[in-house]
Amino acid sequence: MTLTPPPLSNDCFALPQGVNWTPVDEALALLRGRLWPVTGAEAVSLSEAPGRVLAEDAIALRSNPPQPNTAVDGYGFAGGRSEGAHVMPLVAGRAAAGVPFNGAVPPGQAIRILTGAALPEGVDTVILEEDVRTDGVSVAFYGPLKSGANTRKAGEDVAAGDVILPAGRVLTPADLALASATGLAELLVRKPLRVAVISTGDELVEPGAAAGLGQVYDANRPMLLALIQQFGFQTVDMGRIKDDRAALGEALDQAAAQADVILTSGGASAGDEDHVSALLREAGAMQEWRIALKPGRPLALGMWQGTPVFGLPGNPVAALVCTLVFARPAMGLMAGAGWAEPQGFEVPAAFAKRKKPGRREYLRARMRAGRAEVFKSEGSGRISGLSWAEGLVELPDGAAEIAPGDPVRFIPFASFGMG
Ligand SMILES: Nc1nc2c(c(=O)[nH]1)N[C@H]1C(S)=C(S)[C@@H](COP(=O)(O)OP(=O)(O)OC[C@H]3O[C@@H](n4cnc5c(N)ncnc54)[C@H](O)[C@@H]3O)O[C@H]1N2
Ligand code: MOO
Repeated sequence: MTLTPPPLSNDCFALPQGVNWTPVDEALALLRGRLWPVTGAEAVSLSEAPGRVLAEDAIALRSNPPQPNTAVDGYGFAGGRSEGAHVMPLVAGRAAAGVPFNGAVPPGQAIRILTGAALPEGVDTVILEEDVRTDGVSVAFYGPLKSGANTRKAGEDVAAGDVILPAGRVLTPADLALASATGLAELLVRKPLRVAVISTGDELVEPGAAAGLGQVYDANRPMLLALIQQFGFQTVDMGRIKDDRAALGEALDQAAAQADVILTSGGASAGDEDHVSALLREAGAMQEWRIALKPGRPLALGMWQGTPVFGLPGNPVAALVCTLVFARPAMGLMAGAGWAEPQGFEVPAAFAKRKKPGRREYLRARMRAGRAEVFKSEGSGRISGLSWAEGLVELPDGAAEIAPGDPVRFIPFASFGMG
């Protein structure tokens, strides 16, 4: 399989004409329809495979089990046995896992057999050793015992030629067991999606540096870089860029050369210092997505030299919500893993809230005593609330009046791929 994905189109992020506020679901459907995998493929050994995205269906080379074998330690013979006492002479020798018995077991005779051993010719049934008495010459036991008892059929788990794992699968440790058992030593996986992160703003300083009046420490970059790692992508840290169009343009050039996707934070809305949106607009491939969403209204989406840019809002809460809700499924698609729908759960609310119609809202939330609590403030700069939360409550686009005990949709952070 050769994987040379076509480039994304420059009008990737075009919005329908005349729409003022795009509902979240429409925005997601647009992204889903316009993006596709952009990463190439490489073969890796199983030890390098966990967390990688399978590039093509994996096919079993060998059946599991490869041949009929015994599931227990005991005595093997042919056919079932009726109710009552049975005595069978033992053939000399035994069958063990990896050390097969090479002869045939004649009808009416039995052989010592150990768990995992291939069934010798003339054996299709095994009696558990705990259920027999033996003097080393014969075995005695009581029936009934069904024909085939305590054995495993060849291919009862997986048959050679079966698709064991579909393309797009993010490989788990269990998948490695399956691949190995069915004869695969290497898997064709996608190259990791490379995601560049840029923080923008004159006010930002690096953690650990002295911060003067009006300055704030860069909170978004450490969060976004860690998040991208948890999503299984490769990070490209582009640092902080001042509110200077030339410097930002240069950083975007460098990011586009090194990454498949660029995440910026800050400067996404349309103010004087909102250079991300201004630059993308100048490049002619920018859309200000005014999404009917709180938090995270201004999302600047554009193409910079063929590389998609997610211009996230600067407020850390909005930056995280936009990343989880929009950037993550979009990046999953580009990484070859398909579009991930976060799994939510209907749970009773532990809070009261009245919301107007017209936009989707995400509240920082956590489950306690079976009910969803929400953070005391909805302020989009309240970073402590992100840390406090263990997920988000999603309130629908329409009006909602929520009383304690009413059902609400809780989406754990883990469902968004965040640990
Ligand atoms: N006139 C309007 N003003 C604003 C609107 C609006 O609709 N009309 N929307 C507000 C909303 S909502 C948000 S969110 C912000 C988003 O704007 P920007 O993306 O242009 O973000 P900035 O103005 O650059 O920053 C906003 C805020 O976030 C702080 N910030 C930025 N980056 C970081 C970082 N890496 N670490 C920590 N904090 C960061 C920044 O200092 C600002 O306080 O716009 C509202 N305004
Ligand atoms: O996008 Mo803003 O977060 O709603 O403050």
